[in-house]
Amino acid sequence: MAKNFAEELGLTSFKASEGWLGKFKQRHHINNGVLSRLYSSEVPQFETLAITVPKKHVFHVELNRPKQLNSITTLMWKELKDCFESLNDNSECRVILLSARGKHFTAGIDFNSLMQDSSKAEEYEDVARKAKILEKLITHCQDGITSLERCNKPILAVVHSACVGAGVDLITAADVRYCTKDAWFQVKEVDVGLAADVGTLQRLPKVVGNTSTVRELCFTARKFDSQEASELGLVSRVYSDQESAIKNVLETAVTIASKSPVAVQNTKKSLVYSQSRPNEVGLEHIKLINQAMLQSEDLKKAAIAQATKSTTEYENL
Ligand SMILES: CC/C=C\C=C\CC(=O)SCCNC(=O)CCNC(=O)[C@H](O)C(C)(C)COP(=O)(O)OP(=O)(O)OC[C@H]1O[C@@H](n2cnc3c(N)ncnc32)[C@H](O)[C@@H]1OP(=O)(O)O
Repeated sequence: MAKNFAEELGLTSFKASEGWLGKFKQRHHINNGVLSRLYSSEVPQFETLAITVPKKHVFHVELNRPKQLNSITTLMWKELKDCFESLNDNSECRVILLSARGKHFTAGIDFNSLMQDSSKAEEYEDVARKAKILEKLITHCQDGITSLERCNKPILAVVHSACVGAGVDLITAADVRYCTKDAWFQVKEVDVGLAADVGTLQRLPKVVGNTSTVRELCFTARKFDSQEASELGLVSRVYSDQESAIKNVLETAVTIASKSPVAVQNTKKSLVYSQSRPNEVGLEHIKLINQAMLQSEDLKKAAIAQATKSTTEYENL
């Protein structure tokens, strides 16, 4: 079509090449034929993450350092935090799909970046001064991962191929996990001389509900495949390949996006808050939330839709 216009305008040198088309799509936020701007006033832009809006209210975050196997650098930790904070504040966004571009989901922390950052501690002689530098570094990494949990929008992760080290930390902070048949996982930290420190040891036992297998995986750093991940309950479903995984998980995302954002976001808040607290404390928390939220128009709309077997649209939150 672009070529036809160019011909009508007498622009004979214009070829509408693949390169031009790619840049045109990027400039105008077009992904798989879907115009992102149509659904979102603001799609945040990052260097290490690609954000698109494949369906109304569904934002897709992709780890985007494929040449470096999506290994996580200082910048990527920061951008993960900025991204999920920004999507938490973006009322157009109701649900997030998290996946990765390239051969692997992620090779974990980027060794070069880690070496560079931790070498800053060597400028000091004293243990307390060195420790303070490393405390800052670990907090920076933890914040990147915890931002997924702090974001009130459900995050559905789709893992393919290798998900190593920090990759496991990352996906255990997501709400729901899926993977492809070729996916494999590794709590790799002991192999690189570390006790995992950005979430796996806290979240994996709760996700899986089996401390014996979790401890074995963490002590041995043995790889486990998609079938074992599914049997453990780390992933909800295994798909043949990434394309079919994303297609199916998008349908789940669209279902979630069609529900009341008040109900969905407070459901996530309550689940996250209650996961490491006694039931009575979690019940008090949701009681306080719902004292206000039972007065929301969403409740009335949903009740009418249920009673009349019809569908309804909800205001953004
Ligand atoms: C404060 C601390 C916070 C967080 C801590 C997190 C801890 C961790 O994440 S521990 C886990 C660290 N990661 C690893 O140990 C993974 C190491 N890599 C691999 O095992 C493999 O590369 C692979 C991921 C299984 C992929 O294998 P394959 O497809 O065969 O590719 P390769 O040929 O091995 O690698 C290609 C290329 O990438 C480089 N590379 C791989 N991983 C990393 C990495 N994590 N950081 C930096 N670079 C990495 C690898 O060296 C190769 O480089 P070339 O220059 O092409 O040789």
